[in-house]
Amino acid sequence: MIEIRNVWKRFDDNVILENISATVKEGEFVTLVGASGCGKSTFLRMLLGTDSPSQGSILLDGKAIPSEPDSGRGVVFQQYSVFPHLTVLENVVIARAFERSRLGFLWGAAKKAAREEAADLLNIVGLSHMLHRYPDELSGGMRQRLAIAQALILKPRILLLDEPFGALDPGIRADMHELVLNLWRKHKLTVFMVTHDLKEGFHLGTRLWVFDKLRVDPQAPNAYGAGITYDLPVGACEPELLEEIDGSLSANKQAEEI
Ligand SMILES: Nc1ncnc2c1ncn2[C@@H]1O[C@H](COP(=O)(O)OP(=O)(O)OP(=O)(O)O)[C@@H](O)[C@H]1O
Repeated sequence: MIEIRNVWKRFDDNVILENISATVKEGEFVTLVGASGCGKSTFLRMLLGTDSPSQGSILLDGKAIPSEPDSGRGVVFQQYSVFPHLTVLENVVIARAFERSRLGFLWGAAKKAAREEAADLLNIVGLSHMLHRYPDELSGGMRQRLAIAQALILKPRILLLDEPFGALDPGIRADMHELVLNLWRKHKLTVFMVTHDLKEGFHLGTRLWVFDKLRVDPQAPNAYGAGITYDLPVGACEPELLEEIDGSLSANKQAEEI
């Protein structure tokens, strides 16, 4: 479904990602971990189409990924993408409205259908009792559920999650994990999810990618970018390997903090 062929990403002289190749099949749940700043979000933006590789290509069903985001690829960021002046229901309806018309308006039967569909989705994500509330009346977890409903109303095949639960309390996170796993199964989504939490990556994914630099030149820290240093089918790896990865991620973090 998705083929990543020798992808490089540079910003001026700064090499961020180098020579990434991978194939992802429909229905896989890929979790991405790696040190802060190593290029995980940049990679997601290339899948979304808002950024493009400096070299190499990303193919979706054999064709270059469209250079504009489209409804086939839904995205949820850690910062919520909700409109504060619209109710919960209107926030989901407008996601559909913007897809249909650039002005974000729907009329008549189309509006009624979108409202019904939005209410159904909000029920699925557990917000049916909040339809007419405003985002600032919601908790962090509820706002994240709303952002997920906004992405899902476009019926994406691919869901891109950029640290969607980083700001949530552990209990709420566990609920969100259940929700995402249920949605993934029900809608047969292909998911790419960035997380800082290796355990979360292992719990949710069917496949885990570790982004890290393959080579480092202390004299020229920007000369080399990150690649996928581990590509693991989840469930099939030894606990020692998990510890080794965790150790290398913490070492990178400490090196950055010095
Ligand atoms: N538009 C841009 N122009 C120049 N540099 C950029 C741009 N976008 C990202 N970068 C740089 O690319 C590098 C990778 O950034 P990115 O946000 O992809 O990393 P990340 O792995 O997602 O980090 P984090 O885990 O902290 O979110 C950073 O050094 C960042 O400063």
